[in-house]
Amino acid sequence: MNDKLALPVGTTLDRFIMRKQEEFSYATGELSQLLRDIALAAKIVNREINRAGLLDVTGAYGQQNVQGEDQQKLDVIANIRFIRALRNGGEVCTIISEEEDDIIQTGNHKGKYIVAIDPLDGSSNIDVNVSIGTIFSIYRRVSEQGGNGTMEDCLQEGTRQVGAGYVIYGSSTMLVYTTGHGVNGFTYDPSLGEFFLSHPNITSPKTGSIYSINEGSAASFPEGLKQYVNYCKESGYSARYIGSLVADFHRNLLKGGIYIYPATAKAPKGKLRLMYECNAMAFIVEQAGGKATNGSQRILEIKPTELHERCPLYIGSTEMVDQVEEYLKAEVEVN
Ligand SMILES: O=P(O)(O)OC[C@H]1O[C@](O)(COP(=O)(O)O)[C@@H](O)[C@@H]1O
Repeated sequence: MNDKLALPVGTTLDRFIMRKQEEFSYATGELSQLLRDIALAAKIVNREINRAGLLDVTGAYGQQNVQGEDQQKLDVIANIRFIRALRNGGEVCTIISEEEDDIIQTGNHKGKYIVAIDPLDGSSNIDVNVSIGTIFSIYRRVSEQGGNGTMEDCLQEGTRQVGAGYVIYGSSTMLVYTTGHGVNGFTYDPSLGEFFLSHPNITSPKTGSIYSINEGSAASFPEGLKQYVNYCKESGYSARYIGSLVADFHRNLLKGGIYIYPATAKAPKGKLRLMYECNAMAFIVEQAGGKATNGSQRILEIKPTELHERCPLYIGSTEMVDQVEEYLKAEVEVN
């Protein structure tokens, strides 16, 4: 899925967005502006994260989100920053956020786009200086412009995404995104306040030797998955699990590997949310030549019914996802 115009490493994000837009005669610039708005909010959130220990913005916020999870102060700050940037940008009519029970109407009735966002992914790692991230999906509204976005606008299948990406706040801060024409990564230079193209046309190795799964829940893994994890161990694969989806996904995307968050006794439908975690990563991995399923069905073809619905996630190098699916299928056939 290579693009027409290969821009050199070091190209600013702004110039990259502009040049890519020129490739599409029908482009109106709104999606480009939306991507810039997300990049701006990411710079602000990056600054807050880097200074978190100095600003007393670590620790719990004292409230729970709709998932019943204790919100961290930085969860709330990131949520406010991204919603503000998307509202002020004017391109987005409605937002779905992990930190908000209901959909957020921005008042931008002319806005063509819906954004589903996990403002801060990897909450358990926020206070311990381990890589965390932001995940976003972009959809075009299906309802007429001129009013608020509807639930029908929000509950679209992942195949209808027009853009998706993540920001990883790690040893360096990167923005990785796709608009359906390949995947590109940009590294943030805080001294210049700019994102620069550092990883053009990211492609996921067809296979790898890294598996990422929280084996703490192994007792309640599906039998087929237990056997696959044993196969990984017998094959001398490396177990790598940071506990931040963005960070585990990013490593495996570049090096080859598989990330799995299955259905478990603690999370019978899996833990990760379809609308603002799984769909975005599935779009990116497929654009990079990888694969994403819930163990049997393509993530992007799952028809959402709820804003915060969860689903199991098997994502990464195609041959590894194919293989674990074989193990899961074999288990079903035996039973
Ligand atoms: O601690 P567990 O159960 O392994 O879950 C870790 C997973 O949950 C998440 O933290 C879920 O995301 P949030 O932090 O946004 O709620 C993923 O980033 C991560 O991969």
